Amino acid sequence: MRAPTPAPLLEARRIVVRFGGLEAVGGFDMAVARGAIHGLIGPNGAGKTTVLNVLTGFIRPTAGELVFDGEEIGGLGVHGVARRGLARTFQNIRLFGVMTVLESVLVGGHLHFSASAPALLFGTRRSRGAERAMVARAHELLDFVGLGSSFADRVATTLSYGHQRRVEIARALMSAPKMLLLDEPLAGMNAVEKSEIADLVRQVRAQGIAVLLIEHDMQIVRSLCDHLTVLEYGKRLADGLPEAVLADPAVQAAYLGRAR
Ligand SMILES: Nc1ncnc2c1ncn2[C@@H]1O[C@H](COP(=O)(O)OP(=O)(O)OP(=O)(O)O)[C@@H](O)[C@H]1O
Repeated sequence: MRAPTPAPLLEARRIVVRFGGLEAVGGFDMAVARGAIHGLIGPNGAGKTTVLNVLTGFIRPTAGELVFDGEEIGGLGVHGVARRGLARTFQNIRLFGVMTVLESVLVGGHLHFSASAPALLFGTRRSRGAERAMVARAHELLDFVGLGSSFADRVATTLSYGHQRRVEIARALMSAPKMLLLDEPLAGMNAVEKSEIADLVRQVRAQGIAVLLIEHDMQIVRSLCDHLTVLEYGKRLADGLPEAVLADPAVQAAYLGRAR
């Protein structure tokens, strides 16, 4: 007897997003397995970022269902979704100008902080302990993303682009997510930086965290992803193992011919 297939960590069903008269996503389905690196690819303007914005509560879909870890998350909004364990980075790095690297990472832990805000306000011994634990965790994550604590007191925006990307990833991990969504994390990087970030994504998976990755570099996608979903004009064009999907003539016609 075959073992039952485990339920996916994330399921998007028949997602529709309309911006005025434009249907950016038109009945999109996707399932992401636990602990997998899942690539979401497709030509420019296909709707990838819009899907990611829907999954993370930034955009409310016009229609469709979202189930994460067995729970319906559509309509929860950004904070509700983040609390359930979905964390993201953005296509354009978003770090605040005045914050140090350590402070930037700590921002990602605000979900835990806000849960005990009154205690923090009154500065109880327990809350100070919690704060120290958060700082210790932020240092651990800086090590994990390959920055090390020597970067902790530097202003985040003065770091190189590749290092800022690592800070963003550490910040996202600070919320202890079950799934990390990365919108073109390798954009603007040289080949060495790309392979370093790809290794970091593998290490994230090794921690049992699923990754949804939007990426245009097909070499990286092929070597990194366990599963691919292809979007074209807001619809799912293909879905499956990377080798099969990338060999699909429909995918090659739609995407590879136009890849950046
Ligand atoms: N807020 C918005 N208002 C109106 N139209 C939008 C909005 N956001 C995205 N779109 C449109 O929706 C479509 C899908 O865009 P989206 O950015 O999701 O594509 P993408 O696949 O991520 O593209 P890229 O690879 O270039 O980042 C495009 O036609 C885009 O112009």
